[in-house]
Amino acid sequence: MTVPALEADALGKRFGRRSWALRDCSFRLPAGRVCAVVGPNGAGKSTLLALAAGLLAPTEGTVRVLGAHPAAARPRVGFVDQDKPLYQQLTVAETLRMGADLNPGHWDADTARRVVAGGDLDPDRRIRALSGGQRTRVALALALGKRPELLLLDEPMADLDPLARHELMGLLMGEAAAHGTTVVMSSHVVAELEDSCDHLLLVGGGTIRLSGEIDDLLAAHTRVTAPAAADLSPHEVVESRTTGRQLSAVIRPSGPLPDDWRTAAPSLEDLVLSYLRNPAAPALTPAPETLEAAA
Ligand SMILES: Nc1ncnc2c1ncn2[C@@H]1O[C@H](COP(=O)(O)OP(=O)(O)OP(=O)(O)O)[C@@H](O)[C@H]1O
Repeated sequence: MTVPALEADALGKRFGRRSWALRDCSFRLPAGRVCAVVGPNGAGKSTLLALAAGLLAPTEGTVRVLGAHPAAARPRVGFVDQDKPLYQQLTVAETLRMGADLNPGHWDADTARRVVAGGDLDPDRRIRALSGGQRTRVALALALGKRPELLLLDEPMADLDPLARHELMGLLMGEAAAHGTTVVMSSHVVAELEDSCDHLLLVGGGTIRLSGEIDDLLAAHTRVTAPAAADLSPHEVVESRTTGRQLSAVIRPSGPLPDDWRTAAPSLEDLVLSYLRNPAAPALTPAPETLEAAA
């Protein structure tokens, strides 16, 4: 069994005395995956990424990164924070030179230059004079230039225009595939993640509500249309709505479904939205014994 890129065990983070941002999070992300982290505002996504990056310490439980403590793994990890902190007084070229100085022996100048060049950025422009989207480009160039084994990206595409999102997502996925990089990326634009991600963590109410390979999660759920009086009780119900004489639901079937029910496979966006609309829907995460067996 190869070492997972990221593993959390009963991980929790509390800010102040009572406010738990995350609690009892357990999951395992195999190396080489591209993982989407989704969830509503305030769900705990940024907290989870900051714990993995070693910028926050857990209040309880553990998080291991590339088999090591997050602080020890930091040289092998690239992190793009939601705020994209950069040195405002440096120019774009000076920032990339700093990247090269900080990562001797494993700085990929060509990739960093390509990320920046895609935005037609003047290398002599100071960071403080860049737009939000241009700063994102420089932050991504620094993170990718480091050639990390694990790339943690907190809403990396949020302030990019649609063309730039498309271009940078393509470049990111190409780099990840070429080097076997594990990518963990939070986003609110689920439709955009469908083609690029193969693993999902859905965070809600400070805990993990869905975790696993996207294909497995989709296969475990069915959208059904049935007569309004249909009995859903044998199944796990994520959401159900009745309009007139018809019922539409997303369920996790626990056995064969009646012949008069129409069924369809949900899309990733459909699945995520159904969980977001229904915070009380039962979670689907690997059982602790499954995680232990895989260790
Ligand atoms: N430094 C902090 N001090 C106190 N509370 C915090 C701090 N950082 C985060 N929180 C709280 O922890 C919870 C989770 O916040 P977090 O930023 O991780 O959510 P998020 O899922 O990334 O949200 P968004 O989608 O809005 O970016 C929120 O209730 C937030 O108010």
